Amino acid sequence: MKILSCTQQKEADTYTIAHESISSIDLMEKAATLITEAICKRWDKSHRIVVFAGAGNNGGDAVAVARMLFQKNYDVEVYLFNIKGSLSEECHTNVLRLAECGFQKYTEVSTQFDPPKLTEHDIVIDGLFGSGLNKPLSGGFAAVVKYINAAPSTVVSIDIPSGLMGEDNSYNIRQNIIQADLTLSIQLPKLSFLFAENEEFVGEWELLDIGISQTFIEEAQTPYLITEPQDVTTLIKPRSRFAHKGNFGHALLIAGSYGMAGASILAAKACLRSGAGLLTVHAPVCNHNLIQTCVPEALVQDDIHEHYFAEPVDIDSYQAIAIGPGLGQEEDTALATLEQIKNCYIPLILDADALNIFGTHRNHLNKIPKRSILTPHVKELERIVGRCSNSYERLSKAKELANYLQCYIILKGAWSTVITPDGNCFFNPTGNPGMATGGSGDVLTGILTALLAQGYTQEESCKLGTYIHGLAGDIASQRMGEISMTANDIIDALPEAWKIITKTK
Ligand SMILES: NC(=O)C1=CN([C@@H]2O[C@H](COP(=O)(O)OP(=O)(O)OC[C@H]3O[C@@H](n4cnc5c(N)ncnc54)[C@H](O)[C@@H]3O)[C@@H](O)[C@H]2O)[C@@H](O)CC1
Ligand SMILES: Nc1ncnc2c1ncn2[C@@H]1O[C@H](COP(=O)(O)OP(=O)(O)O)[C@@H](O)[C@H]1O
Ligand SMILES: [K+]
Repeated sequence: MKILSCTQQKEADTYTIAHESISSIDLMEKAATLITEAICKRWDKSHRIVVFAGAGNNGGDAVAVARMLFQKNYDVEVYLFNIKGSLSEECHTNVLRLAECGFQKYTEVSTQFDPPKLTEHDIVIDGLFGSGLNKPLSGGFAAVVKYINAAPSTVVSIDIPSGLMGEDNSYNIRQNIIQADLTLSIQLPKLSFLFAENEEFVGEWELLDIGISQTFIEEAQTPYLITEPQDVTTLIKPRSRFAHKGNFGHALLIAGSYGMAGASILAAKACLRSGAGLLTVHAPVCNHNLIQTCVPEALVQDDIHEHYFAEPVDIDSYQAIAIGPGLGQEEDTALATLEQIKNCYIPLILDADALNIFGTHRNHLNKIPKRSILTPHVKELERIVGRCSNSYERLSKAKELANYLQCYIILKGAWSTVITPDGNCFFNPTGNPGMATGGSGDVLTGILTALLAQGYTQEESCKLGTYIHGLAGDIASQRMGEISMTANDIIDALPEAWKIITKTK
């Protein structure tokens, strides 16, 4: 699913009106009908509905919703802020339509606003500003936002919480943005909905399909996409009846150190549960017996060192290599890792401590082979690119890094983002906060290694790997609950996740 900028959304409205024989006012009527339905589904007539509308089309939506709820016998009040004494054409039409149906509780605010007392039982509809917002809110509007945010009512924002920008909020004023409980977004999500620091504004969000032109959406250029099930199910390669393990690659995992055998075991198990033909784990001597016992399917190759990775290995027999989970931060390990990746000619994944090395050895970044996959969480990324003050800045810096290195970056977290060397960003919709537990990332690395070994391209592996990882996480959370689930539970759910994804193909 594409994520369009607010400018593109405006163009999409215009295109739809021009090409789909629907007028602007009817498009608004469609939006209002769906918003009204979503509200009625959640709240009955015992709730007073207090509508705050702006002078643009977001306000037009809100006034139309007020009419529809009034006609369904809801108790509705409308405050329309018409500071400049001019309304958009559609907003004006809806004000007239509201009056025509005998609606009385309408207040148009031009200078003085006497705010009504809002209660816990009230539903506030926020239709002050939508995609037309062009600067942070200030003055009277900021005061209205603060008053709504301070009220105990439930807040429903139309299209986007008023005051929030669709993409970059670096220069916004957080106190002047509506904190919605529910955002009913028109047609497509906004990029800013996917950023952690905006959760307090957006709340839960739902998309309403008002019939914006599919032709426009298909042709629109955007670097931001949300991965959908069919994007990954279509990637799955069927297994030939005559397949043998040689067809599915030999993966090499360099992982673990004294006290961190678990990382290598989790990654190894996930790799084997994701279809690799053969797996060798290269580990320090101290972990040998443990890995052999916990993952009997894997071959174990000992490092020269008792406690940590110290000597690079020959990669001739492998189709993919992952390095990093639980490696530790010994200087010898850093040197061995740099030596290992230099001139690495097979698909490579760098995770965890293999990434931390570049926080302290930044001048070696250019040793990372092109087309490698880097899987940093927020902190690991910031160790390389420097501290970021918000998610938009972090995403931008990650895009710059992916471009500079010509690598794939999976920026992990909720909505893990696959960033390609040419700057496309695929947001992964699966997964849940139960996955915020030690070892979850090692599981992802194992899955990605298996996919690369089986011959999936880097982009395919990243998209499919993050999706299946999150899906297994979702199954694990159903089975065990978000609080109790562990990384091992994600691995235990992988077979079910793979079955689901191959069945829906
Ligand atoms: N036919 C259409 O075009 C449709 C539009 N829709 C709605 O229309 C919205 C977009 O409407 P508009 O483009 O009219 O934009 P908005 O309603 O978001 O507001 C734009 C108005 O606010 C002013 N403004 C912007 N930032 C401001 C600030 N910081 N302080 C004070 N004033 C500010 C602008 O000058 C402009 O007059 C969407 O979010 C959606 O809710 C939907 O009804 C779908 C159909
Ligand atoms: N709230 C969340 N929603 C979805 N996925 C999450 C969430 N929190 C964590 N995850 C996923 O769990 C994994 C955690 O990885 P990481 O932080 O590297 O863990 P570790 O280093 O302990 O293995 C990532 O793939 C991340 O996307
Ligand atoms: K709004």
